[in-house]
Amino acid sequence: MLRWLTAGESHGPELVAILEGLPAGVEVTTAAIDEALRRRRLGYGRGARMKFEQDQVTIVGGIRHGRTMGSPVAIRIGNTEWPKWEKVMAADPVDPAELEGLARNAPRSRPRPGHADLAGMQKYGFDDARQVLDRASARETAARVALGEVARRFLKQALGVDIISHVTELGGARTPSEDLPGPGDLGRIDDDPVRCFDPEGSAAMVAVIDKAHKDGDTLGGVVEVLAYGLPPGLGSYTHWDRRLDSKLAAALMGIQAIKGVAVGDGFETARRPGSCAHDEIEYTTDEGVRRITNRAGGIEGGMTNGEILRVSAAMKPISTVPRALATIDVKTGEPAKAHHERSDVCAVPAAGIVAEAMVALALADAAIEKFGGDSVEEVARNLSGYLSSMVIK
Ligand SMILES: Cc1cc2nc3c(=O)[nH]c(=O)nc-3n(C[C@H](O)[C@H](O)[C@H](O)COP(=O)(O)O)c2cc1C
Ligand SMILES: C=C(O[C@@H]1CC(C(=O)O)=C[C@@H](OP(=O)(O)O)[C@H]1O)C(=O)O
Repeated sequence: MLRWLTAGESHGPELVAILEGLPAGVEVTTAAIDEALRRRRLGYGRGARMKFEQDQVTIVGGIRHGRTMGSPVAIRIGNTEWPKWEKVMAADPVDPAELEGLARNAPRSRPRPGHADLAGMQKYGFDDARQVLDRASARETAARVALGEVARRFLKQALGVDIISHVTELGGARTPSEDLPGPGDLGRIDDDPVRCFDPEGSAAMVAVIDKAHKDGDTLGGVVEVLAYGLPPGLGSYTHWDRRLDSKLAAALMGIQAIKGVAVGDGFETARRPGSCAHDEIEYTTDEGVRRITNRAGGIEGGMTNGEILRVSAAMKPISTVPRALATIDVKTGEPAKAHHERSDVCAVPAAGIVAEAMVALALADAAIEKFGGDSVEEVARNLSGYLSSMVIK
């Protein structure tokens, strides 16, 4: 079993991430995690904070001389903005005189519709949304991307799996093309301002972001994650919580602002007759057993079926809308405009990187469950034994 945990606030000193249960021998360095975090900061439409804040990575456990040791991997990601927040977010009590007049410390009493502010204040009994938003914030996704990079490397080194993502829809603008990008296209996708594989779709997406920015509005969209090279048989139909589709859906829905997950063609499949909804099976001497189409997105019966894994996540528009939405001031109960200082217009391209990380963690867990093994070599050996002993292949 692979377990992962994150801690830390958006404006705290650092985020902390732990990954437990990973085999020994996965090659991973601070530079590799830095690069993964750099990718998460990409994307046209992100706010000012992405420009001035840096992620400071320190690996504090589980890796020696560039290889995992089988012990828990622990990673710290320092917030370079911490000096500005040292008093406001201090763990220990602060003399009230030192907080006096600090604008950052002013209680946030005008909760933003769509953010965690109001429900969080009600649930935990806070009168200041700062206590909620600092943890609800998607700053936390930096910690998941760091762990996801370790999981991704395990999948590549032990199973030869590649995971990529791309933006298929943004603010209603869609990619006109049905072509799937392959692992070799990731550099090109990352170089695109909105991480769209199709230049025409990308131009339309950039235009809707520009318009939303001008209108004081925000946008959502859809990202697709693809995993290449998975063997059949990860996950199981035998019980609901062993199904891989259920685990992938939970992993993706657990990302801030994700409101829908589709496996393969998802809701579109529900609109088709059965004769056009499934993937017919054939045998070729070159490839063995295969599906003629991949509408199921590589999962049948909660198990991988050997085709490309294809899952999508739909992100709602950012809730900190510059043209602020109606709310109340919880101090008085009077109508007010929701709090707004700065925010992303759109973070769909970044959400794709987070989605890759969550898919990598869920798949690494499923692979460890299926193949066991305490080292990368042992997992690879177990995989090879499984593949060579399969009766139908
Ligand atoms: C990468 C990323 C960046 C985000 N940036 C912002 C932001 O700048 N402002 C904002 O209000 N919400 C942002 N969000 C969304 C909020 O974190 C999210 O809406 C909030 O935590 C409430 O959770 P919910 O939308 O799942 O209900 C972002 C989400 C992601 C995944
Ligand atoms: C800091 C990150 O994203 C933040 C996610 C976020 C939110 O409400 O989710 C709100 C914004 O923070 P702030 O309100 O301080 O400007 C984003 O910048 C990050 O992704 O590293």
